[in-house]
Amino acid sequence: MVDRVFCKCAERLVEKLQPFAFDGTAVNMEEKFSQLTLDVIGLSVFNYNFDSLTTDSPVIDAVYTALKEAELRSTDILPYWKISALCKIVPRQIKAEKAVTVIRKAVEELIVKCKEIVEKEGERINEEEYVNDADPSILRFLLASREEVSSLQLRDDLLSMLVAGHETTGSVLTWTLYLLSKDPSALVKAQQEVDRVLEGRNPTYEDIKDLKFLTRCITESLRLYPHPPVLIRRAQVDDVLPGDYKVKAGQDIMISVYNIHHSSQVWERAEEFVPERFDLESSVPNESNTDYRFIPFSGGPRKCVGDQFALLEAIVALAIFLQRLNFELVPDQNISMTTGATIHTTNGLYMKLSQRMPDISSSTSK
Ligand code: HEM
Repeated sequence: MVDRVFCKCAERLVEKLQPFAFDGTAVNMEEKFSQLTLDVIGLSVFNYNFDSLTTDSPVIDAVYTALKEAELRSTDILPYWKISALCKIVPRQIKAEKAVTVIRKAVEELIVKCKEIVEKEGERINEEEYVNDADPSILRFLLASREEVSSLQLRDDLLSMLVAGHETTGSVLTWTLYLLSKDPSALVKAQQEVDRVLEGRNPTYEDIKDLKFLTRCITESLRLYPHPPVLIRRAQVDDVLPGDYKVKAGQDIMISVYNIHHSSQVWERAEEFVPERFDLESSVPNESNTDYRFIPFSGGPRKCVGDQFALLEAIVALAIFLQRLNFELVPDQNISMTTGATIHTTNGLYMKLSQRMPDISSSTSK
């Protein structure tokens, strides 16, 4: 997955950015990272090449329309879209329904195609390590593992991964780049680490554990900009929560991850970007080893299922980006936040890019 999907898509991104690096045109990196993560999730979940960095297609348009709708619904005060009659007349809902139909059809076709191939080849998973070089997707894995699951269930599970795994990782990349652009010493440290560990080549799975500082930059970015910023739960029964908070069945509970991550009672220098706050020699921070002070992927039984995938994807993408490109924030931009399912910028994140040659002279001290 690292080589065939993460590296391949990140290389394609850098390639697409080359003309901007030559002529100095400002690039909206939020948009580019969104396209990158759509390509990654398409290939890794269904082996579908959106190629959104290069092309426009009805399926890509439909995906963006549906993702936007999911985000709007997560913040709509009145869930009027639950009334099906209204969905037939409100233009936004008509557009969203059409988009969902296009996506469902595309995914159903992919499932049928993949099922046929798996059956034709009589593929069975009988080893612990499943690797299919031609098609490393989760869909292929699930079909070859022969767990009985209906096509509809499969389709909806795969679409959940698309929704949950696309904009989140795109936003992490966006904010990490922003934070690094504002902190030249952290940027130099990250670039030096990338040069030393990778010696000018692409990252492998084994390299990831050595990209310790870069990983801490990403976790620190997840602390300052958690996606989603708020978790919501609905009590099924009357209950008493820790701290003696009584809740009634049916009551909604909002957990502000953003506030926990920004609280001065929880973190020293809470508002500052300090990647080293997470010890480089200890395990990568998660909810258990920080006593639930750091919960970007939530925790417990409904914790994100894609946390390791997302971290790997983000580390690989940033490593390749930092290795090959220099960047600086276009001055006088007002970078403000808009929150929905993720935290994104209000007006984009415009960067000026230039070519960078990795400095491999220091790699002998590895
Ligand atoms: C840095 C990127 C990501 C972040 C910050 C993130 C964060 C989260 C959070 C906080 C939740 C829990 C939501 C809740 O309980 O209300 C969640 C759930 C989920 N995530 Fe992620 N996620 C990321 C990437 C991914 C990726 C790449 C995938 C798939 C490949 C994914 C798949 C899922 C799924 C399927 C759930 C629902 C789990 C369940 O309800 O049991 N996520 N994610």
